[in-house]
Amino acid sequence: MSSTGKKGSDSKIVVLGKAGVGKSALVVRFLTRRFIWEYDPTLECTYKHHTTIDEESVNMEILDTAGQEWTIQREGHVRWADGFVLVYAISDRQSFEEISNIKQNLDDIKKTNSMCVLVGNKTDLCHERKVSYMEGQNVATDMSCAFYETSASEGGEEISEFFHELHREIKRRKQVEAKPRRRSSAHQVRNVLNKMFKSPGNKQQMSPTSPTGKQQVAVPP
Ligand SMILES: Nc1nc2c(ncn2[C@@H]2O[C@H](COP(=O)(O)OP(=O)(O)OP(=O)(O)O)[C@@H](O)[C@H]2O)c(=O)[nH]1
Repeated sequence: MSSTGKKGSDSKIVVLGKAGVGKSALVVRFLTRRFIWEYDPTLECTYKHHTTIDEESVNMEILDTAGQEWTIQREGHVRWADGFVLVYAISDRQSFEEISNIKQNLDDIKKTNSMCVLVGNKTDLCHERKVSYMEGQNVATDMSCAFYETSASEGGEEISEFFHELHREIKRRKQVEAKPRRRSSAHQVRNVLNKMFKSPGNKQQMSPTSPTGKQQVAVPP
């Protein structure tokens, strides 16, 4: 455990989006606060990052994918992940249009509404903008996820914010899933009826009988 705070939950994050939208640039900016103009486009890399979020010591694993091809290996990555950063470039309309397909693939593989943040990168190229802020916001609303615009090259605070926010969402969902599930209503009804029939005072009143004298209350299995 780190001296910076109590141990929090860990998270595994995959960064997805069309080739060239700036996935590697965003990850490297988040991890090192630096911007490097060129990365090996075929390189797929997992980074282990230790940080503090909300005064908790946290381990993040971040997988920076290369391009967007769906392979068996990619499906494995999706199953491995707790949450996803979906990236498009505001200067590349096609990269934005591909986001819904990516999200659909994730939900199909995860068999649930997968935890995501949507990120429109390259806001420094505003003179080449092909996707408005509102369009990004609307798609994020449809996907029930948070939305950010940013520039990996300029490096605003929002880059840390969306990684941290995704971590918080992952943590919230893990907490909900860890809670014991409520018993079914049939189970609850059976318990109530059992208690009533075991109580000597209630037995005569609450236990309907058939003409043959046999108890007829159907207690759910
Ligand atoms: N102007 C500008 N260029 C950016 C920004 N982010 C990334 N780039 C450039 O976009 C190109 C692609 O960046 P990458 O980070 O390699 O993109 P990627 O999505 O990881 O690409 P693949 O690995 O091929 O999937 C590089 O030339 C980057 O320098 C940004 O915020 N603004």
